[in-house]
Formats: sequence, C-alpha cells, structure tokens
Amino acid sequence: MTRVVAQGTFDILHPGHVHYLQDAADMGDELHVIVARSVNVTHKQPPVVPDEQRREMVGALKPVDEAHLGHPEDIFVPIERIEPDIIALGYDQHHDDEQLEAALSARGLDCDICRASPLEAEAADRLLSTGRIIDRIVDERS
Ligand SMILES: Cc1cc2nc3c(=O)[nH]c(=O)nc-3n(C[C@H](O)[C@H](O)[C@H](O)COP(=O)(O)O)c2cc1C
Ligand SMILES: Nc1ncnc2c1ncn2[C@@H]1O[C@H](COP(=O)(O)OP(=O)(O)OP(=O)(O)O)[C@@H](O)[C@H]1O
Repeated sequence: MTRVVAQGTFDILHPGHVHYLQDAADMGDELHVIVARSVNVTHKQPPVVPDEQRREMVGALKPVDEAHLGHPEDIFVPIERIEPDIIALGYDQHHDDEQLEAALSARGLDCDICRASPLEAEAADRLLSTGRIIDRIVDERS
C-alpha cells in the first residue's frame, strides 16, 4: 500500500488543482492532502477562503482519500502522523526537493519526493490559476 501526500493552498479550486491531485493519486494507492494554513501562506497573497472551508472542498474531490488542515507551526507534524511513502510536489512549488529531503531525513522521515506535471491551458479562456481567477473577478466586477 503506497501512501501519497500532496499539499498546497487550494484557495479557489480549478482544473489545475484536480490535475495535480489526480497525478499525485496515480503515484500510489491512497492520497492524503495537507491544506496550508492561511498564516503560513507568506510567499503570495493570503487565501480568500477560510482554512476549514478549503480543507472541506479539497476533501470532496474524487482523487482525494483524506484532506487535513496543516499544522500552524511545524510542517513535519502532519507528515509524522500520515507516514507517506511519497510526497508529490506541484510542478511550480517553490520547495527545493533536496532541501526538503534533507529536512525530512533529519526528522527520521523516509519518503520519496516526486514532482507532478503541469496542466497547460489549451484554450485562452481556461483559468488554471487561482491568481488569474481573482484578477478576472477584480477586472470584470469592479
Ligand atoms: C511536505 C510539506 C508539508 C507541509 N505541511 C504544511 C503544514 O503542516 N501546514 C501548513 O500550513 N502548510 C504546510 N505545507 C504547505 C506550505 O506551507 C506552503 O504554504 C505550500 O507549499 C504552498 O503551496 P502553493 O503556493 O502551491 O499553494 C507543507 C508543504 C510541504 C512541502
Ligand atoms: N495549472 C496547474 N497544473 C498543475 N498543477 C497546478 C496548476 N495550478 C496549480 N497547481 C498545483 O496545485 C497546488 C496548489 O496550488 P495553489 O493553491 O498555489 O494554486 P494556484 O492556482 O497555483 O495559485 P496562485 O495562482 O495563487 O499561485 C500546487 O501544487 C500547484 O502546483
């Protein structure tokens, strides 16, 4: 039984998220998703949708077996609980694969790091980014 962990903010859901989660689910038998706490989303604008509501929506997606809210301070606490065999990083996630692997083994956690593939927009009207959806809302509704 291969357990996979995916993670991210998942503020306003779009097909890029579904693609990532299906890719991650295809890497193993059971997919757990860690949904980042708003307080930890410091590398971009904080999410609009509350933490628990983002977890609820991710948990309702077909590829997902269980969605967990992330730990507020220590990102390795949920990993210790879930004990994944694979951590699937998103195609554009800023985490450094080697640094993450080193930090995991320093905590005694042994799992492989894999990268998921991107879903490219094949039509100009596809909105495959939360940031682009928000920009569209601001442009068209203000
Ligand atoms: C292995 C791993 C575990 C994570 N665990 C948590 C966590 O427990 N709590 C949390 O708020 N964020 C957690 N994160 C998410 C990061 O804090 C970061 O916000 C997230 O990678 C942002 O992704 P995005 O920009 O693609 O949405 C984790 C990330 C990784 C790679
Ligand atoms: N078009 C896409 N194709 C594949 N994976 C995607 C796509 N968009 C987002 N993801 C993945 O989904 C996960 C969560 O992404 P995130 O919540 O940051 O969404 P986002 O749409 O990229 O947000 P933003 O536009 O604010 O940067 C990440 O692992 C990211 O790589």
